[in-house]
Amino acid sequence: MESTFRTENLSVFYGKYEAVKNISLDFPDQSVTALIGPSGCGKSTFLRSLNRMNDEISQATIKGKIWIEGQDINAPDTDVIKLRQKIGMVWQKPNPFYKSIYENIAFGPKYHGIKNKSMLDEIVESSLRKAALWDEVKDRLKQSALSLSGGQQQRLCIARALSVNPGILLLDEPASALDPVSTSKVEELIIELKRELSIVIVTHNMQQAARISDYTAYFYLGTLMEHGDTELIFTNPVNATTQEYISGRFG
Ligand SMILES: Nc1ncnc2c1ncn2[C@@H]1O[C@H](COP(=O)(O)OP(=O)(O)OP(=O)(O)O)[C@@H](O)[C@H]1O
Repeated sequence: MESTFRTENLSVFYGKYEAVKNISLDFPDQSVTALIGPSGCGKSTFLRSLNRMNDEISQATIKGKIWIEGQDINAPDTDVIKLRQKIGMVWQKPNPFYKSIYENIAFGPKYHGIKNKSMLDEIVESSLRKAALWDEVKDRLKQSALSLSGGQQQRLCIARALSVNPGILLLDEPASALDPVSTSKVEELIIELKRELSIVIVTHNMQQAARISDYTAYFYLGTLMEHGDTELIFTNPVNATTQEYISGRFG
């Protein structure tokens, strides 16, 4: 069965330069797909195109299709704000708003029209619980989000993405700026969240990809060299360059 979220012959260009070349990939529900590959091979470009973040880059154009629930996300009538509600994104560096912990989470739901205070309270609590942060912050919701540690800020950003109930979460190296304890919290969180979501994560950390992902896609020079079950890719890759990359012999 085809996944509800997939790319079909997707290419992404910066001007004439083709950074992502003709990639067809599907992202099954309730699973984690890791995008791996050497620096500059197009992982982030590909990831950003999945919720149209490349729209912000004037020279970026795409060819091919990205489908979600039978809709072409680049169709002219797509509401990009609603699209990003369905497909949340968390970046490498935590980027909380200069607002309180509570307001960071309530911002999205308010933007989408929820005004009722008790409803907002509920969303704030459930999002922070899902992001495994509630117990650490429940007594300081009015404090600035910037008073949190880096690892807490990253889980706050994940909670913020979850507050609008996305079905898909895109993570661009979400733990690369974190210490090992915070990294393992974020990894546990990803494994927990996939019960409800489809997650796509860019990571340079091979152990992390092996630990948390169900599927792995190996990118090289803008092309998809190999894609399949993480266990198979890590134990018996078909491609010699995949083998070299995951064993640390290049990249
Ligand atoms: N805004 C941009 N304008 C022009 N070229 C870009 C832009 N962003 C990325 N590129 C180029 O596109 C190619 C792919 O970059 P991208 O950041 O997607 O790779 P990556 O695999 O995510 O790399 P890394 O692992 O280092 O983050 C690179 O050659 C890069 O220089």
